[in-house]
Amino acid sequence: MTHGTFISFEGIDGAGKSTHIARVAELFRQAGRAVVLTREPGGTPLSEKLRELVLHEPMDPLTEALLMFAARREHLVQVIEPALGRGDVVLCDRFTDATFAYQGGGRGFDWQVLGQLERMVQALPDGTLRQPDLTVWFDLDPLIAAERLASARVPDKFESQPAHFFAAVRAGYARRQAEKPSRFARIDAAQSMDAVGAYVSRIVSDWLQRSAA
Ligand SMILES: Nc1ncnc2c1ncn2[C@@H]1O[C@H](COP(=O)(O)OP(=O)(O)OP(=O)(O)O)[C@@H](O)[C@H]1O
Ligand SMILES: Cc1cn([C@H]2C[C@H](O)[C@@H](COP(=O)(O)O)O2)c(=O)[nH]c1=O
Repeated sequence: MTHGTFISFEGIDGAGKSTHIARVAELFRQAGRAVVLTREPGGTPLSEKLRELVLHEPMDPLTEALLMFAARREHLVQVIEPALGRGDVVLCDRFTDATFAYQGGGRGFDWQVLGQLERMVQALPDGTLRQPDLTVWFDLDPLIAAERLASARVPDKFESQPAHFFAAVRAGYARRQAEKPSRFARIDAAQSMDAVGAYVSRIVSDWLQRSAA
């Protein structure tokens, strides 16, 4: 079976992921690859409805974690797996690392239980686990992220959280990177847009060269 390329982009709100994903898409298109640009929670009509709920309704932390994984399951089955099967490049604005960082780190939800849900939702028929081939982590001080977001848009439920919540989310990402170092590429997202953009392009190009070798 053909296997495409699956890249996720992670970081606290306002770290700059969305700004740079389009540029990565262009890199792949120039290399002749078909690109699917998508996001979590979301990416299918049902998952987008779940996104509206989790981003705007107050709820119990377990309910929140389950809805993230429910939206993910639908997204995997309807969009991600078919695209990878065609050999496409899937660029996903957040994936499961966000659940570990936000629900695990930020909300304090049990890390092991999240691992069980991950194994249930992302299991492939051959018994392995679907994970991104590469995860680009935009790492940023929450105070800088808050300054950027203040002038950008009306905050949702997560974006309205205080700095200490995002410090815990950031620590969640660091823990996840420590658990899966070969999958992660960390970017210092406090740099200028041009510097971050150049670094993202270099990471992706280097990774492509290594994976083709
Ligand atoms: N390196 C940078 N320096 C200064 N401002 C930046 C930088 N990168 C992005 N921004 C600005 O910060 C704001 C947030 O960026 P962006 O929406 O890309 O973040 P994000 O990580 O996708 O956030 P979210 O996850 O909340 O959607 C935007 O107004 C964007 O123009
Ligand atoms: C996948 C995922 C997301 N979240 C949070 C993180 C963000 O605050 C929002 C998504 O908004 P964005 O502008 O598209 O980044 O949802 C989460 O808490 N858990 C998750 O698994």
